[in-house]
Amino acid sequence: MSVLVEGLTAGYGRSPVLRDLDLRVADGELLVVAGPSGCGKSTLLRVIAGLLPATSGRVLVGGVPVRGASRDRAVVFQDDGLLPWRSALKNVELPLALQGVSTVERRERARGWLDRVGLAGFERYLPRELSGGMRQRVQLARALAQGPEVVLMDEPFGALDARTRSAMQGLVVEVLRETGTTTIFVTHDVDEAVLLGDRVVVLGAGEVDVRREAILEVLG
Ligand SMILES: Nc1ncnc2c1ncn2[C@@H]1O[C@H](COP(=O)(O)OP(=O)(O)OP(=O)(O)O)[C@@H](O)[C@H]1O
Repeated sequence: MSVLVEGLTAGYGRSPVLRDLDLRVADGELLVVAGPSGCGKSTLLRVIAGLLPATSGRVLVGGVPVRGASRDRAVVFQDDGLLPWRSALKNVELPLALQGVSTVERRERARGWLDRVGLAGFERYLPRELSGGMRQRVQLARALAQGPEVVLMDEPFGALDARTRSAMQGLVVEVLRETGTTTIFVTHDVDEAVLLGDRVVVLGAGEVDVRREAILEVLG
């Protein structure tokens, strides 16, 4: 599904964080949003997720205005947000249960996604028994198991070591491309932005095509 942001102004108090922002993400595209700390990257994701209302302007997902959170948009945050008392499998199953998917089907889907992210055999582990990278993989499996049209990722690998991070980046590109999911990925890591993005938008500095070397100038 495409994501269209039109004249978006949003923030928390009287002075907006985002002002009159326009952005278009094509169906199946992986757009990276970069920019310095505090420029509003997370705020943008929250509005698209439907967790924060726009002050003015609008966001259309698949042509339909966003009015709140919805299962067609899954969010993956840096802090993993898993429920500590539920096993990996039960964490992945939870949104499916909330959707009313039958026990048998949701178990099968959750197992399939855990397998897909390389966690076969860890279904019964609790989050605290898993490494940071593994917890992020559970979170990714949970997001994708819902079959979202759009995945919103907010510095999901920020807390991981370089090797785990690089493995996760490979996994994300592979899985998201394969499923044709539209993805908006927030990072302030230049390498990550160039590696992952079909396009990179630098908030506050306009849009840059990653195939042009200009990206490094703008971000550096
Ligand atoms: N819940 C909140 N209440 C009030 N102000 C907030 C809230 N969340 C963020 N802000 C403010 O909004 C501005 C943008 O924050 P946001 O988290 O969107 O930036 P960011 O680009 O994602 O930064 P970072 O790269 O550091 O995560 C900041 O000045 C921040 O202090």
